[in-house]
Amino acid sequence: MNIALIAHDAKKEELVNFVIAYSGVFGRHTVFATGATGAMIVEEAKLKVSRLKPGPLGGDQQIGALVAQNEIDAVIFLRDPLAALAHEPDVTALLRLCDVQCVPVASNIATAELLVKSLERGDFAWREVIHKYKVYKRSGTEG
Ligand SMILES: O=C(CO)COP(=O)(O)O
Repeated sequence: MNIALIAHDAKKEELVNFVIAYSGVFGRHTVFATGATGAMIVEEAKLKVSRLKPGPLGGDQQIGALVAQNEIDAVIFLRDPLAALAHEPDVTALLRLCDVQCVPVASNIATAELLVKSLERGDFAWREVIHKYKVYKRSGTEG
């Protein structure tokens, strides 16, 4: 599965600790992250991460583009509910695209935990069907 991890500054430490706690699970998947979040995860959790641009410089939109192409299976986006952000429209756009594609999103640590536990249990098999369908369509074998 392809998992996107994003955290606003006030939530980065919380996300890194979460990733360390579940490193066994995250290590079995492909992790994408916005710039500064990804750098912290690489540095502190020692996890392999595909890093995109910093959120305020387009990283949220890059994750959004992957979501729009149905390339991302789950998003953990720990937002700071107490801060106003210049790039708030990018955040809103990303969450909207997750709803468009029906991609599970966790915006706080409690939901993130439920999401990771369900990932561990294999509850994301339905996303594999989507990936297989995309390969099938790309190969031009559809009727
Ligand atoms: O701003 C962000 C999400 O909106 C996060 O971006 P960074 O991971 O680059 O700090």
